[in-house]
Amino acid sequence: MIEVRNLWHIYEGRKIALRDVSLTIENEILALVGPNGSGKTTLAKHLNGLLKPTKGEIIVDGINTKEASVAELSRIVGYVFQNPEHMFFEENVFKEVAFGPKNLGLSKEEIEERVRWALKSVNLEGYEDRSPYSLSGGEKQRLAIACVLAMKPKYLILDEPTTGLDEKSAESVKEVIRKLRREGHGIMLITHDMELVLELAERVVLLYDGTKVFDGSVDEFFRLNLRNYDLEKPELLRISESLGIGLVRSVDEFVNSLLERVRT
Ligand SMILES: Nc1ncnc2c1ncn2[C@@H]1O[C@H](COP(=O)(O)OP(=O)(O)OP(=O)(O)O)[C@@H](O)[C@H]1O
Repeated sequence: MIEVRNLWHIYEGRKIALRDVSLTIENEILALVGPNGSGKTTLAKHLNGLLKPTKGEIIVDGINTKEASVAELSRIVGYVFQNPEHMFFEENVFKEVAFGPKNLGLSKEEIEERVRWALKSVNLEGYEDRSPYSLSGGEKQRLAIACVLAMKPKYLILDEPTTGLDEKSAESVKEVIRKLRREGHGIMLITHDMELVLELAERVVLLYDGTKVFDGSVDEFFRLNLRNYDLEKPELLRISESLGIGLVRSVDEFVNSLLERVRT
């Protein structure tokens, strides 16, 4: 479990980015949402020690982030940044994924095993010799996830994992996220995309101006007046609500609910 206890973060220049935020993250898909500048990235960077609290503390599986290095913490909490292609620098996919495990000082066999396993987890088997830059948007995102997975972290932070991807690529990334969740990872999705929240999240934390203003189920979240927080409800939900159908997570669910209504 990751525990964030009464976290304050004040940047130099005195910008208060987080005000007394507390939350816990377990093995679940937690969506961290909020408008631009609300503090999402600042909060996420605390979870693997990239930032240290001005006040308060973060306990990651019993370890206080103040007392651990980023290298130690990133074995527990992997961070996949937005626009991951900026992070690639190796000539092929195999080497890209092997970079992290190599730095851990693992044996050649172990490195190879981890690379094969990580690529299999994100459905990129057979891509070992490809240049990272030759991959499609969705494949690049999955490669970035593989690079982080190769460190075998228990928790994953995914920053806008589907932004800028076409539907098919976004679906392949979502599929990987669902699979990782089934395998027992705790996942924090940082996103502006309310459709993604509707489809994937199990819980939602909403930040507004550095304050946690909501922490609860997806159902409760979408009952908030999101416009108050500069967010918009997904279209699917707006339509289903106007027809008096409750929360639906996908077009399939929507159609099934409609058919059920027609039948009864
Ligand atoms: N290095 C920094 N120095 C000073 N202020 C910063 C720094 N990084 C972020 N901030 C400020 O802290 C606040 C929170 O920023 P943060 O990046 O955490 O928000 P965010 O919710 O992730 O935004 P976005 O959705 O635009 O990525 C903003 O007002 C931002 O300008």
